[in-house]
Formats: sequence, structure tokens, C-alpha cells
Amino acid sequence: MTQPGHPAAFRTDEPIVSLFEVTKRFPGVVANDSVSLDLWPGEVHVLLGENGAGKSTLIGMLSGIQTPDSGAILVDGREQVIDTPARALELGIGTVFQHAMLVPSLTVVENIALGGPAWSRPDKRGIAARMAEVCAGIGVRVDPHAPVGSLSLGEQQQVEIVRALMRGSRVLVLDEATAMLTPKGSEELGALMRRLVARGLAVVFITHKLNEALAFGHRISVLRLGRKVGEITPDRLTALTPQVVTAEVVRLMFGSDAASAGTASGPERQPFAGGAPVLEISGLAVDDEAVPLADVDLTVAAGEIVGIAGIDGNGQKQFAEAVAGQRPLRQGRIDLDGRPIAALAIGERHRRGLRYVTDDRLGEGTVAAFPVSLNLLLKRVGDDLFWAGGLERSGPIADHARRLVAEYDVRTPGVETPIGKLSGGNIQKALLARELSGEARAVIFAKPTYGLDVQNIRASRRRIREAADRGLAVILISTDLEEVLELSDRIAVMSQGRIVGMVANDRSARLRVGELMSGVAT
Ligand SMILES: Nc1ncnc2c1ncn2[C@@H]1O[C@H](COP(=O)(O)OP(=O)(O)OP(=O)(O)O)[C@@H](O)[C@H]1O
Repeated sequence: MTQPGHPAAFRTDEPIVSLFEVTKRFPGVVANDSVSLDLWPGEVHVLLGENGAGKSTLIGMLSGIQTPDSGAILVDGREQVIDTPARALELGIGTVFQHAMLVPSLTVVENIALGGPAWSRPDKRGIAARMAEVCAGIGVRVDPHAPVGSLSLGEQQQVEIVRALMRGSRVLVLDEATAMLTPKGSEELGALMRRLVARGLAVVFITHKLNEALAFGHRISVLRLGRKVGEITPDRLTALTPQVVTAEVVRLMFGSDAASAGTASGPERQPFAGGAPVLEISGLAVDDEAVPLADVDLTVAAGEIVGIAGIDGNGQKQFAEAVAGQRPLRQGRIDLDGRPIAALAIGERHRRGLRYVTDDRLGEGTVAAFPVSLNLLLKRVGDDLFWAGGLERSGPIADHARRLVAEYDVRTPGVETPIGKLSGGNIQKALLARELSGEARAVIFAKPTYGLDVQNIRASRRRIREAADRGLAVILISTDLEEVLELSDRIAVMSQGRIVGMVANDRSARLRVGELMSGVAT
């Protein structure tokens, strides 16, 4: 991929769209904190930032899905209220989401007609003709009569782009459009973006991949914890070498100066003193349509926390489920305390001390309609202590539940309350109680604080630390780099179903992990 020159021909004195000091809050978080951003004709404006940095919220405000709490959005220099997706389209702002929003059983033309303005409905031939015109103009070839389901993901995105253009979009927002594409598909989309801006459009391109940002972007803005922490202008982007730009972007995204608003708290972790290996995973491979795993090796010692950092959706979930016994392995070995467990069922792994705190608290983690008490025993159904002759022993089950509810501070009206009635924080406490109690030896936490409030985040992190301090081997999977840095002894980075690097959690860890996550270091 080559670095583009800036197509100055379309530069006017006015951006098509300007966001001015836009702020958007959700309960407990400022998702966008006074962000200003200009979208110029002729430019691919890349938005970079970790998971949770505020990118989706920002483009949600451009596309009419969210409205700002304060600040202004100007289109052609005039302030506008974009309160519905239809209004965004009227103003010439089209959005293509990561997952194509087309109906697979309908043809391309039928999809384009769907939900379009009145002119587009009855006249399929007219649409096909207009589509052919737009496609020719931007160098895209799509069969208008093909069922969308028969097209590749890249082709489906092209259809969405064509649809947006047919509706008069002058600004195209591409939300992680390359995330699901093959390298070739990404190249093609990049080339298409460049052709679009050469015709005077403005493109907003969200990606997690730095090489794409450099190859396709004319301007790069970096978001971090809701704030815009830097912008690399077209002049600088052309003047600087890719290495210098990369270093600057990584520093902006992950650097410690930019991280001063981070959530890290509590005392510095003492360097890990070393312990006997408890969980040993080697050559793990798992089939999966979205992200297959390959060659995953990981050893965790007693008392150690190994963080697994990475952009969401790079195989972390598949890994956790495979180790916990919820997915079959294609290949590989998992040993717990020196004994193989890969062939054992979930309940048996649990009994041997392997525990898994899922991020899907109300889905795979619990049964919402069951009482708290039974949820605390979900992986021990049939255990002699609590079942006799196939019947529940209600006394011991309730006693066990009361003890854990008190110990883990689960706020519930009673142990018979259906767990689905509790708040997210309390469901998480119940899950922690179930997985950390008894003879636990190794525990995998998947995004343990995701969606929790500040108090519950602290409580969960304290539990994780305590688990390691009492000698458990801990794997902490998190897309929140601050969390991984706060808690881990070593940090592995997962990308596309592989562990692409392992670093000690020392002073240089943040940047090193950032480089590995952005795909600029191996
Ligand atoms: N509807 C919502 N309700 C509550 N909080 C939200 C909502 N949408 C986003 N947030 C929070 O706002 C912050 C910014 O989230 P946002 O989705 O904009 O980030 P992002 O950069 O797009 O992340 P990702 O790369 O994971 O998509 C996060 O802390 C997120 O949890």
C-alpha cells in the first residue's frame, strides 16, 4: 500500500460538515467530550481510537442515531439538528455500518429500492439504470439483479455505498468497514474511497488498523476516552514518513501522557515473584467461521495474572470458550495442574478447578428465570451435596447461596429471587461468587467489568487481584487496556485468532501492547 497525495483540487474554504465542541454523555461516562472535527470534500478522514474511545458515538451523531448534549453540527456552514437517520440522509450524510444492512434474499435493485425515496419504489428498471450510472462513475461493478446473499461482504458494502450515493450523500461514513473483509477486499475498498473523494465527497473511515489509516487516509484524528487527543493534518501526513506517523499515532492512542485520564487505580503491582505452572495451553486450534484460533500457547503460573489485550472480536471469546470446555478443539492440549483436561466436559473442568467468568452474564452465564441459589450451582447440577436421588436438597442449596451472597455482597431481596431481576453489577457478583468459590485453581475472566458502574468495576477488579493473591492462575481478557495494565503481570496480545506477542507489564508495556494491537509490531 502506498501513501496517497492529498487531492487539493476539491479543497474549498468550507468543510461539508463540522462538528463543533460536541459532547455526549451516557450514565457514568462522557462518550464524547467537546470534540471538534471537520469533514472536507476530497478527504478520507480516518478516526482512530481503542474500543470505547467514542468513535461510534461520534458517527452516531453524524448519522442521526444519537443527538449531542451540547455543541453544534454544521452542514455547509449552517447549524443543523440531525435527529433521525432520514434527516442525516437529507443533509447528504450516508453511513455504511460494519455489518451490511441489506436483506440477503432480495436482489441488489430491490435492496436499493427498500426504504428509499418514493421515486425509487416502483421503477426497478429506472433504479438499475441509475445504479449503472453511479457504478460506472466510481468504477464499481455489481450485478443489479443478483441476490444480495450471493455477494461477498466486500461487494455488499459496495452496494451500500452505491445506495448512499444514489440518495445524494456527499459525506460517507464507513464504520469499521474493513473489519470483516479479506486483505484484498480492504484494498479494493481503500481504492474505492480514494475514487470517491477524488469526486469531491468527504469520507469518514473508522478502522483499528494503522496500516489502512496510513494507506487510505488524508487526515487522521485520534480519540481517546471520549476526547480528541490529536489530529494529523494532510500536510503533515504527506511530509512525514510512515514510521514517524505510526509512532505519533501509537503515542496518541496509547501513550502515557494521553492516558492521564485513565481509570487505573490502586497500588502499583509488585513484580510477579514466579510460581509453579497451573494452566498450560499449547498448540490450541479451534474452528470458527468468524475467527478460527491457531497455534495458541499460553502458560499461567499460580498467583499470576496474564492479561489478554486486543481489539474486540479477534478470537478472545473463542479462546475463553475453548479453554472452558464450551467449544471443541481442533487441536491442542490444555493441562491443569499437570493433568490433561481438554477431553473433559464443562462440569468436570469446573470440578477440577478451572473457572470461567463469562462476559455474557445473562446469556450463557446465568438462567434469568432461575433463582439466585440455583444459578450459584449451575455447573454443579447433580452434586451429592445439593442433590439426592435427582431431587434438589433445598436446605443445603439455600445455605450455600446465603453464604456466597453474604461473602460476595450480592444485593438481592433473597436467594429465591430470579437472578434476571438483579442489576448487572449484582449478577456479576453472583457469577464471581460461583466461579471463585470452592476449589478454584485457574480462572478466565472475559471482559469482567464491561457495562458495570464505577463501584462495581472496582469491586470486580479487587476480586481478580485477590484471586491471584490467593494463588489462582488468572487469565484476564479485556478490551480495556487500562484494566489490563492495572492488573496483569504479563500481557499477551491477541490478533486474528493468534497470540501475536507477549510482554512483561513494565514501563514500556503500554506502547509495546499498543503497537502489537495496531498491527505495527510483531
Ligand atoms: N448507548 C449507550 N449507553 C451507555 N453507554 C454507552 C452507549 N454507547 C456508548 N456508550 C459508552 O460510551 C463510550 C464510548 O463508546 P463508543 O461505542 O462510542 O466507542 P468506540 O470508540 O466506538 O468503541 P468500539 O471500537 O468498541 O466500537 C464507552 O464507554 C461506551 O461504553
